[in-house]
Amino acid sequence: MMQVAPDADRPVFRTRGLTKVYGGGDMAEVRALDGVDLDLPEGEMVVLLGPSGSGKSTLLNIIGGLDHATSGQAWFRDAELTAMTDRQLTRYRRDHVGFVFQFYNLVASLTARENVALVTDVAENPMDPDEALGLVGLSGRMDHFPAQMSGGEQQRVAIARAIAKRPGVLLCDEPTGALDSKTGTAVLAALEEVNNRFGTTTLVITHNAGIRKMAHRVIRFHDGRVAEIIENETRLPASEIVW
Ligand SMILES: Nc1ncnc2c1ncn2[C@@H]1O[C@H](COP(=O)(O)OP(=O)(O)OP(=O)(O)O)[C@@H](O)[C@H]1O
Repeated sequence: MMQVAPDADRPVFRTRGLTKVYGGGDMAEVRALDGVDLDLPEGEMVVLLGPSGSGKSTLLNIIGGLDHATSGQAWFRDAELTAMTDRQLTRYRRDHVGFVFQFYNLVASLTARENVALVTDVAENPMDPDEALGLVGLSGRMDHFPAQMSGGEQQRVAIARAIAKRPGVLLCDEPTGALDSKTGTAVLAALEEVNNRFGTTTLVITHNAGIRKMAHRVIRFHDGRVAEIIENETRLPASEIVW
């Protein structure tokens, strides 16, 4: 299988002084992000670690076009996200971003295939839902309803749905947060497969520190700042990750 190598010279995301402040006035001010400078190369698997409240989700939401910064700048490739209107951000999300959250948000009355088709029906150059489900190892579950699947299988349907529109980036907030190590491994294998096959830049927020071993790059947050960045010289395959 051909793998797409990360391209260190072309950041997919770049932030400068990115800051998000909540509250103020009568409320206590929270600096959820406090001047974050980051360059994330195209094609990498990136793991974001850090204590609860350190700003991981806030960063993901801003670079995913779900939230606005208070100050500073963020770019997706050449496009400045922090200069976009809500309408432009909606379009950016639709065209370029796949999201995976801790809870799968599948439609209970639709089969796995139909859940994925909800997205492929409106995307510009989508995969066939069967292909997307095959990539996450669910060829045998396409006609199952969410209630007939395990948590790990439901999360893999959510990943198939996120990747079926062939997004440039896949942003995952605690994708294994509700899963045990065994079912979580299959979810990680699905993310690894997508990253290897398509070179889709993949950001994974997690509290499971073992997951760091499958990353190209590990970013540790503390108090709204980047505390540490580690580039892994060797990576473990998803099948060997345990927590
Ligand atoms: N809508 C909001 N209003 C006020 N404060 C908020 C809001 N969203 C987040 N915060 C605060 O911003 C800080 C950063 O939150 P964030 O969710 O980014 O952290 P996190 O690292 O993702 O945490 P966790 O690991 O618990 O998900 C926290 O102190 C949080 O309480």
